[in-house]
Amino acid sequence: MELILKDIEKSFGDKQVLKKASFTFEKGRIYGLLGRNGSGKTTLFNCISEDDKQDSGTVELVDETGNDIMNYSSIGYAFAQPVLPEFLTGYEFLKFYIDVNKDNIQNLLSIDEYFDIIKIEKEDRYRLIKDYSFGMKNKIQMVCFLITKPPVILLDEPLTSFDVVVAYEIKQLLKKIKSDHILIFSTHILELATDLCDDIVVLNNGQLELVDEELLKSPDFEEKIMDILKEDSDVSSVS
Ligand SMILES: Nc1ncnc2c1ncn2[C@@H]1O[C@H](COP(=O)(O)OP(=O)(O)OP(=O)(O)O)[C@@H](O)[C@H]1O
Repeated sequence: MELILKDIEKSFGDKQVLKKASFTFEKGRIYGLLGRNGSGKTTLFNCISEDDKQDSGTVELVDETGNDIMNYSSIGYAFAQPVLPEFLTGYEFLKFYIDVNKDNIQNLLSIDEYFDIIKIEKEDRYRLIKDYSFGMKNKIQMVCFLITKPPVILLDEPLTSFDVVVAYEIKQLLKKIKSDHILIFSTHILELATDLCDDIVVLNNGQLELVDEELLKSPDFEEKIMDILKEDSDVSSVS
């Protein structure tokens, strides 16, 4: 399975954010998407998830036989700011989520088993989501992917709100599920990208570029990435 982006263009007014961005993401790999503030990472995710429509270019999800298998449930998108019904308890929300997606779930576990996986304590499961910490809300977003298992998972700066223990747990979880998914996450934390990802893709001047594997291993990797990102003339005045 591959997610194939071809010549994606997106502008807001006269600001051209994506300029024929093309890339092929493969199943079984975790991709770290690096780019400066305002380089267009969220815009790219919105085009992939169809939350926003690109001006031109195509997004295809193709299976092993080359058929486009993209449908409404292909993309799971975890927002940097979790969007959840705050008036429900965590337990009620998961029950609701399972209910509305029941035709699309394989190997369903019990709600408590899902809570166990994301390590939300028993007493917190029946509290209102509005009283959850930011990290707990993020965990609830993550568990939705474990339930419906969308083939493509987009994570917009996912681990920044987690404490070190939770970040470690979520990293292990992502590694465990990666063989069945295409995982792409945007981050500003270089260490996280190198630690967790199989590939690093840079969004620079509106285009996507794979960072050479040799460069990832090189001792002056950090410095070289900085050089690449500093070249982004579109955002150099932003950050
Ligand atoms: N709905 C919109 N209307 C107008 N401009 C927008 C809109 N959405 C994004 N932009 C502009 O597009 C550019 C890219 O924004 P985007 O949020 O995609 O960047 P980003 O790489 O995710 O940034 P950050 O790392 O700061 O989260 C920015 O200049 C932003 O102001």
